[in-house]
Amino acid sequence: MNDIIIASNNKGKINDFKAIFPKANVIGISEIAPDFDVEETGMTFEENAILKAETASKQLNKIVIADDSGLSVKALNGEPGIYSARYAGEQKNDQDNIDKLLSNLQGIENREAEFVCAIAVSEPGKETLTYVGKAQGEIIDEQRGENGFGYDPIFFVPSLDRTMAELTVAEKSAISHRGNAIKLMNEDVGERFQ
Ligand SMILES: O=c1[nH]c(=O)c2ncn([C@@H]3O[C@H](COP(=O)(O)OP(=O)(O)OP(=O)(O)O)[C@@H](O)[C@H]3O)c2[nH]1
Ligand SMILES: [Mg+2]
Repeated sequence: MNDIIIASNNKGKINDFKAIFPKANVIGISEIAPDFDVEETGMTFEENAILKAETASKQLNKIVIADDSGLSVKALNGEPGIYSARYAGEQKNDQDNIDKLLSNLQGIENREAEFVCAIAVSEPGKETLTYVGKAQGEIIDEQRGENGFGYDPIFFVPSLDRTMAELTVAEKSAISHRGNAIKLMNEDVGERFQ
């Protein structure tokens, strides 16, 4: 089985990638480089994905995929955006982030939101490539479902009449920002991972 190294310390993302690449051996970077940590100083999802992918690829001298992603809420001018993981503060968790978002949306009718995922592929001696995928939805006040991570329990997908957290990981990957970004990557350079 081919190995695919993902430069992410987020177990929820690694779980998504396992469903996206069911025939590959998906390896989260913490398994091979436990100290891997990159400061996300970029101003866009793409810049941060490139930072993570290039740092990991240089360190390991291997081809690596990184993912920088987040939730963009229309009525909040795109917040939390690139700050999604640390919306409620550096030491906060998914529940704190959900609580802060719902509090900021109190009394606001427009609940349109999108998840955005930038994938960067870095390979020694080659130019780094990026792909962006999106998924549209609505933020609901009630948390529904046990699957997924992050904001999934409050991200309602109208076409499926369920939240992201009510989807199986395979169902989520078929329609998610992460799944859509990887579809673009596969169309372009999928053979590099065969
Ligand atoms: O409900 C969600 N379903 C998703 O599918 C999803 N994808 C991203 N997010 C949110 O955006 C942050 C990413 O920030 P991020 O790209 O910096 O990743 P991270 O810091 O968690 O791990 P790493 O990959 O940087 O190591 C995450 O923590 C989440 O809050 C998601 N929430
Ligand atoms: Mg991060």
